[in-house]
Amino acid sequence: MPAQLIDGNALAKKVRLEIATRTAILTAKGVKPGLAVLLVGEDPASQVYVRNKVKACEDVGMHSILERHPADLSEEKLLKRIAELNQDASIHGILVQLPLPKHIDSHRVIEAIAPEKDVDGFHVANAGALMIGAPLFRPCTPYGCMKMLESIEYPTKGARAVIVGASNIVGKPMAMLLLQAGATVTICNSKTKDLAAHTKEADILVVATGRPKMITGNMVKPGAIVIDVGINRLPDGKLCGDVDFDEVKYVAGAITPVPGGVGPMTITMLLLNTLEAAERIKI
Ligand SMILES: Nc1nc(=O)c2c([nH]1)NC[C@@H]1CN(c3ccc(C(=O)N[C@@H](CCC(=O)O)C(=O)O)cc3)C=[N+]21
Repeated sequence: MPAQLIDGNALAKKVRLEIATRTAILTAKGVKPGLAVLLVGEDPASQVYVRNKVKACEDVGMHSILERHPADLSEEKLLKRIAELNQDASIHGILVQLPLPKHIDSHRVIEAIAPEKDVDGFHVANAGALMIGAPLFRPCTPYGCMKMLESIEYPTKGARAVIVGASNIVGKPMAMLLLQAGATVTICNSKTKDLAAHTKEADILVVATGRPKMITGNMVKPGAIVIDVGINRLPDGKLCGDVDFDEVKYVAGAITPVPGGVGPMTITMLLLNTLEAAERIKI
């Protein structure tokens, strides 16, 4: 395979070792980093993700609590629980698994999390801080993508970066991080005309659309770095990304796989954000 494979599992393992060391040091000083994960409803994929997050905490020596609430939990009760966790000194990070059931206003819920415990980085205060170049928490998925670029020592300054997908949780914060790293950034969305004309210009191509295998080999500049944020389950049960890996691997200079790419790094950056939240506590 000509393209270099950016192995998310291997990089995650390396970063988690550093996190485990810092966690042990902080714990010895009397602050054990703690993450609360709140899940509302029984979505099977979400069940798997939240279990993975809590297990990842245990593996690096952090405290974690996983709360499963029934799908019909009222918004009021959820807000009340968040208010309690905001006051809980053993909890430094609060993650409410998205998506939430339709009767709950997820914007209101995210805004109820204390910004200094918002380890997802989704609160408007944190989105704003990121936008002015003074982030408190970088959203985990874009942060993980930046770590992957760093791992191959890719020179982002002056590079042309194209992001496909303009969501608040991936595309927009990704653009801010790349901009801050000196890249020239284009954000494409579902209305973009002649998408391939944009993607073919990219030195760094980040794809987060939720459309399986939509980026084909002829849409990629030879030698480009391709980061695939998509995690799609195919009818046969297999996972695939938003990039047609089997084609693009012959065009790209480096590429992330799915699974084993951005996903494990997302969880790792959640751990790092939780650790940093705990390290900010004055002792
Ligand atoms: N408040 C909130 N924060 C999130 O960060 C958040 C969320 N809600 N809702 C759902 C999405 C999804 N997400 C994933 C993270 C890691 C993998 C991951 O590690 N995936 C493995 C494969 C796992 C499998 O086999 O299913 C991989 O790509 O190798 C997947 C998905 C975080 N999310």
